[in-house]
Amino acid sequence: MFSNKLNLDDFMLGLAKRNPHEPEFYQAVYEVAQSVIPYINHHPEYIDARILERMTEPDRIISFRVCWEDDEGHIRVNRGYRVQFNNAIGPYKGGLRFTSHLTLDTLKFLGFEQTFKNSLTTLPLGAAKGGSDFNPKGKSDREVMRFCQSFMSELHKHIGVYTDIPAGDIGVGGREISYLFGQYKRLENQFQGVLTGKGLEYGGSLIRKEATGFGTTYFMEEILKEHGSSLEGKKCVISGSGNVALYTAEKVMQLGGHVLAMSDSSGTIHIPDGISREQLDWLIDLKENRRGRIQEFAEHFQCEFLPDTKVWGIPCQIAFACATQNELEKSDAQQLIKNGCIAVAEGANMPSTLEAVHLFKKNNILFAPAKAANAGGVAVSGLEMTQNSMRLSWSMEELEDRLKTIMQKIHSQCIKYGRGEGETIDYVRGANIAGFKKVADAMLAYGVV
Ligand SMILES: NC(=O)C1=CN([C@@H]2O[C@H](COP(=O)(O)OP(=O)(O)OC[C@H]3O[C@@H](n4cnc5c(N)ncnc54)[C@H](OP(=O)(O)O)[C@@H]3O)[C@@H](O)[C@H]2O)C=CC1
Ligand SMILES: O=C(O)CCC(=O)C(=O)O
Repeated sequence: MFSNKLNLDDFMLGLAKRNPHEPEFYQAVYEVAQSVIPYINHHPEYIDARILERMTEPDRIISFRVCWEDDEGHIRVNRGYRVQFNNAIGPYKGGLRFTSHLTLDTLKFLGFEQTFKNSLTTLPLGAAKGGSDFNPKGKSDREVMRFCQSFMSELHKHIGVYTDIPAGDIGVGGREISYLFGQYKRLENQFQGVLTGKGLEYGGSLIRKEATGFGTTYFMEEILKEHGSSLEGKKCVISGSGNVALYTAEKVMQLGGHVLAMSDSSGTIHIPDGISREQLDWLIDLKENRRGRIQEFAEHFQCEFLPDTKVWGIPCQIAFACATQNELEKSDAQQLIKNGCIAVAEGANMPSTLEAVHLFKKNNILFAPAKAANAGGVAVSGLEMTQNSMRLSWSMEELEDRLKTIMQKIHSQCIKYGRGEGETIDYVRGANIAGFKKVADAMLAYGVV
């Protein structure tokens, strides 16, 4: 019909015009567009149906006021969001983020990334992301409860087991999911698996908490295996000390790696011989229950604490970026490469800047992009949904097996679409094209909707 080839610069210019002042969304789309446009240009059906234009426009953006009362009796006002990005291959699915200064830009980039990630899991999951500029840090449990109840009082109108199933993300862990689920149940008078990451007593799944970090590590192990190596004996650094980072550390250690450094937003701890199991348990308790700062670890175990410093300067062979977006910049990448790092995995969403990714590629660093490497979390959320529908709970072994198999399948898809000339594998291109194809084909099948 029309079939004019897509041009990356023109496409991005149009995107920037439609979405002004949204640098993170622009960055996420650019990374995908540079991989998929050459592929799309060999498939005129995608061009004619304007699939990429449609995939970069969220289905719906919901924004609402969240009013709650703090412990001093003052009224507080926050803003809540849900960006329902794409439901071509399943109900909307993705986390909620509670952090100060949360913007729609961030949520659009996360929802867009989720579209490709959820497609890669092989499960029927659409994509969404949401959250609020409410920061649970420093708030009492009762304040967090009142906020979550107010947030859900609006959100419940827009979600449902066949519509949209939120989960946790930065600032939203087991405590927040429990308050949100309790309020949904009260408002709807229905016990449904409408959130994932629930407590085990009320519909949660074993290993959901560990899934993102475990999955990221399995994915790295697959990459290393493909290149004749393994994690055994490798020196690793992991940014962050939240949900993803802690369970990345656990699995790295189980697979024989040494975790030399971890961090939070105030600085880095350096343990030259590697964190021990006892130290990791202490850190998990500090972060999950006592909600403390990582500096307390250094004080307790008498190790080095580097204030306001990232982990990337500690010499390592493998780096796991598990904290937040754009935390690994060009200068960090240069430092990693100079110190002999051979592989980088993104446990967080878009933690590396475009310049950093470019440097990794140029220097033949094995690079595992977020949408493939951290898909284990949402995959086990998908398995939680399956268990809820069946009114059954699978065992730890069964779930770990399924998670490992999913990560292996994602790896195979990356190879299928990412193999270049010779034996090189571009995992970014592979993940983007494989994730794109399934969603695009479903959209084509629906016609113009
Ligand atoms: N939870 C999940 O299942 C999944 C999460 N992700 C992604 O993984 C990343 C981490 O999420 P999660 O572990 O759940 O979140 P958490 O809130 O549990 O932990 C976040 C960690 O990152 C640190 N951090 C946050 N901002 C910064 C910053 N600007 N500089 C340095 N460190 C920072 C936090 O430190 P501090 O406490 O000091 O702020 C904390 O240690 C996010 O990108 C998220 O979207 C991806 C897939 C699934
Ligand atoms: O488990 C989920 O639904 C979402 C996990 C998530 O937010 C992510 O993959 O970034």
